[in-house]
Amino acid sequence: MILTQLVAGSQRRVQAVPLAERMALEQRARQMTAPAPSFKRALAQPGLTIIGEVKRASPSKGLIAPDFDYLQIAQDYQNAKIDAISVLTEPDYFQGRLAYLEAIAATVTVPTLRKDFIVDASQVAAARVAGASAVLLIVAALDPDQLKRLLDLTHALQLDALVEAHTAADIKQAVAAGADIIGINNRNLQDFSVDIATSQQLRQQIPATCLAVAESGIQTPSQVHQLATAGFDAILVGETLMRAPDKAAAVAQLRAGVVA
Ligand SMILES: O=P(O)(O)OC[C@@H](O)[C@@H](O)c1c[nH]c2ccccc12
Repeated sequence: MILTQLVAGSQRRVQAVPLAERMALEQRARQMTAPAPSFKRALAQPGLTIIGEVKRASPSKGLIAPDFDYLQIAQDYQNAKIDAISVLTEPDYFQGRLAYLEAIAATVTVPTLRKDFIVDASQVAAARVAGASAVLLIVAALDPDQLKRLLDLTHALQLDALVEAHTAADIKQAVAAGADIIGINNRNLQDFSVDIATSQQLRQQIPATCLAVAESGIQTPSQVHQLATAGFDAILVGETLMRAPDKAAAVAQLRAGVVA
């Protein structure tokens, strides 16, 4: 399964860095006092909020943006009044880089999310040092202990975590670990098929104390309308916005779905 490969790649990259260096990075992150802009507060604003994603390629779609001016894209998202920006940092399948996130966080004022397959404390620390406001933690990629430890570290470093679930059992595990922002990924990790109904079906499993985010495959105003009606606080949109030549028009079109 693809997730297994992605997690293995992440583990390899982590192990390639000497332990002393990883510990030093965590130390550095712990010493940072100035908080990054709040991801959670940005998502909690009234109405359905939008996270735009900066993604060059993906395992299911291949190369999405051959002409990948990531700083311009992030700036366009911000000008389009997007609420937060997700930046892929996984290098092998998504052609991401931590350096993209670092440059984007230094350029925009909206909060940023590190989108990667996080399996180790040093990856959370690196996100903090790079200026991110939040990290993605995928329930299916972690055992319950790991999830709890990484989530605790995330909060200790003054970061938020978007905890990604695919099933009702994942949501239970996320809540048990202390998650306060839960994302439901509409993309099936075994076969890459996307079904927006996944979000709608699982929405009620997320407790009212958590923010709920619908992720993947969101293209049309009518889908946005369905997700807003289902009670989501935010949506995460990648490909649709990456392929749109006019980001402001594309964001406005999605927003039109909220009230439609
Ligand atoms: O491009 P889309 O279909 O709008 O999807 C965005 C985002 O949800 C997707 O990139 C994603 C969701 N969960 C992930 C985990 C890792 C990497 C990527 C993802």
